[in-house]
Amino acid sequence: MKKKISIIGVPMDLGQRRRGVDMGPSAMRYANVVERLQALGYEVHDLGDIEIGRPNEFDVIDEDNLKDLKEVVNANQTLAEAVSKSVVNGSFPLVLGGDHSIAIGTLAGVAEHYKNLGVIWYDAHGDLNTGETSPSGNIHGMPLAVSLGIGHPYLTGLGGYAPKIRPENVVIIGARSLDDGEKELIQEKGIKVYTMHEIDRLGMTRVMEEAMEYVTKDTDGVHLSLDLDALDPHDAPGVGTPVLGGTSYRETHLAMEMLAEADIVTSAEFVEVNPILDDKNTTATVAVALMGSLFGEKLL
Ligand SMILES: NC(=[NH2+])NCCC[C@H](N)C(=O)O
Ligand SMILES: [Mn+2]
Ligand SMILES: [Mn+2]
Repeated sequence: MKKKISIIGVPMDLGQRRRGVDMGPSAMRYANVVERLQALGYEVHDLGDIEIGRPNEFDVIDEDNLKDLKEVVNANQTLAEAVSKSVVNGSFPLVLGGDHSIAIGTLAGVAEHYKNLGVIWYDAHGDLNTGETSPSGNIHGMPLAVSLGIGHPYLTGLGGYAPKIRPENVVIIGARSLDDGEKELIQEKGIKVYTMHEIDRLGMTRVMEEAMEYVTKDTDGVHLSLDLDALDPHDAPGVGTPVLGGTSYRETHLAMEMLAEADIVTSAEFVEVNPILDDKNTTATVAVALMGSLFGEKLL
């Protein structure tokens, strides 16, 4: 991994309905993300937060079952530019969310420079909905579909090109809540998924070995999109859409350590940290500890 890291905060909460996730980036800063990574020898640049426009109450907000579409598109456009710039500067983009709709902008910025990007989507959910299939209209349930070029053209066309990634380069890890339309898309595109069943059966070591081999085959970089709700809510309670039966703190650390050892990750985002729903900033603290492991922290 590179020695320079650019931290980009995205206080986005319009991709879902539970307020508070906009405070995720400050919660992770409060949990000493900058200091933790500096201690590992990195040159860390905290670029501050992306500005999020607030929706106008007179706007139609529910057009095509896409809540706050305009604001989500605009913020992601700004984010894509910031991410792209940090790649150009030779810096590792580390994006702090914010709800998962920000993956649209992160991937738009990263994929400009990686023509065949591998993606590890570590999440309880598939985030493979579109306006047509979404039960909620919440864009945070759509970013993986959007990045594959599926969805509203305002979203898929962000950055002026689509798709950003190919289905054969994506692996989902930790899934345990998928909507019908998402299941169909997984079948249709042949997307590789390690559900909690496979994690229980094979163990995290084998899952990560297989997943890492999968996303590095013919790819030129690997993006890690880590939704804190992949973890069991007992270990990471501060998330907007918790689902019981998730990966443990220890399994997730192991996954991060294996990624660090393999040295394959070229960009990352940690999303859905919601301090309002949290228990004494536990979830932000867990997120920062996981970043420590991802960037090479070891006990001995
Ligand atoms: N990034 C997330 N936490 N996504 C949760 C999505 C939940 C549900 N599948 C939806 O589309 O609304
Ligand atoms: Mn999720
Ligand atoms: Mn997600």
